[in-house]
Formats: sequence, C-alpha cells, structure tokens
Amino acid sequence: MKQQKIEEHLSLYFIMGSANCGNRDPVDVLKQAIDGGITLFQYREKGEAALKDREKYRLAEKLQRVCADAEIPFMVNDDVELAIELDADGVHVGQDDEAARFVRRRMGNKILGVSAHTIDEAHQAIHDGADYLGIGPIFPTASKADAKKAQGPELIKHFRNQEINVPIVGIGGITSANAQEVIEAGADGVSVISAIAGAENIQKATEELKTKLR
Ligand SMILES: Nc1nc(C(F)(F)F)ncc1COP(=O)(O)OP(=O)(O)O
Ligand SMILES: [Mg+2]
Repeated sequence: MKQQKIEEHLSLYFIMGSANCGNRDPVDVLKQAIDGGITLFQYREKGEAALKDREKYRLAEKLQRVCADAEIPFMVNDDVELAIELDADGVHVGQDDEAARFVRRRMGNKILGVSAHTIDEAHQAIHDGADYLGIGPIFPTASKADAKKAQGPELIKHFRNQEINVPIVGIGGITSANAQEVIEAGADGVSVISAIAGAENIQKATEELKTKLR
C-alpha cells in the first residue's frame, strides 16, 4: 500500500541541491548519504546560484539515477514540470508553490508532499491528496532564507493532538542531537539538509543520525 510505504520511507529524509554541497559534487554527497542509510531523497535547487534549465535537468537526472540504483524514492521540490519530465517518484510543494490539488491531478499516483504550518493548511493539504506533511521549522534553520519562526517539537505534538494522523516529517534545524525529540513528538521521520550535506564525513553523520532514530 503506497501510504504504508511512505511512512517507512520518511524516517531519514535527505534534502539537498547544489547550493548545499559547498565545493563537493552533489552526486558524491548523495551517494555517501545513501551509504549512510537515508530512506528518502528530495532534490531542492534553491538560491541565487541555483542551477536552471538544462544544467538543473542534467543534475536532477544524475541524482535520480543514483536513487534508482539504491531503490530510494527520488522527490523533486517545487518544480512539478521537472518532476513530470523525469518521471520522478514524487514532488514536494509548499504553501507558496503550485496548489497541491493541481499537483495531485498532474502527478497521478506519485508521492505528493505538502508543507503545512497550521492545522487549516494541514486539513487543506490532506483534502488535496497529500501523502505526507512537512511540518516545521522545528528548530532554527540556516537552509531556508525565508523560513518562518521555529516552533519546537511541540508543533508536531499539536498536529497529532488535533487528530492530524497522516504521515508527518519534521523539518528545520534537525541534527543527531535533537532528532529523537522530533520522533517522540509524533513525527514519522525527520528531514535534514545541512546536518548531512554540511558534515565533514557525510556517511558517518548520516549513520549517527540513523542510530538516533531507532
Ligand atoms: N522542501 C520542503 N520539504 C519538506 C519535507 F517534508 F519534504 F521534508 N518540508 C518542507 C519543505 C519546505 O517547502 P516550502 O515551504 O515550499 O519551501 P522550499 O520550497 O524553500 O523548500
Ligand atoms: Mg517550495
């Protein structure tokens, strides 16, 4: 059942784009994160130096192939056209992106993730066919310039107390030091960018995060 699989895949959700890799090749960063045990990947190409058009497509294709070889679902952030062109496993959209109900129509039965900051946004996303919700920022983050104020793990507890029972992944400033709190608050998994992409030893950092999630 897709719903069940998604819950499984959400446990350690790595999100990355070229801007998060410093002078390292994003393909190598992804391979090391996969070797470290990530369960889901999202290609998120953001920032003033973000790749565009052919360059973006070519990197996305390479990252998709790395995920396919490792049987890790490949998600695309924001760019529904790219996701469809690549036949990606799914797409993640936020409140300022294309409306989830249209994305669901265009993506068919692919995985659809939606960011939600309020209970109303969560209900709307579920109504629009979201398979999982990205809830955050839980802790302060340096990976998203326009992030809202960090709400702490209490935000996830609040969603669960309000009977939001779909798969939830926490996002925002999550590291191996605080990941357990996010799971204890009721999230099915954690998503990270710099805790993995910014680590000295990517595979080790990923393995360490993974052990904290057991
Ligand atoms: N990219 C994301 N992925 C997740 C996931 F659930 F996958 F962890 N949750 C939240 C976001 C944030 O999405 P959005 O609000 O559109 O901002 P941006 O497009 O800058 O990422
Ligand atoms: Mg977005």
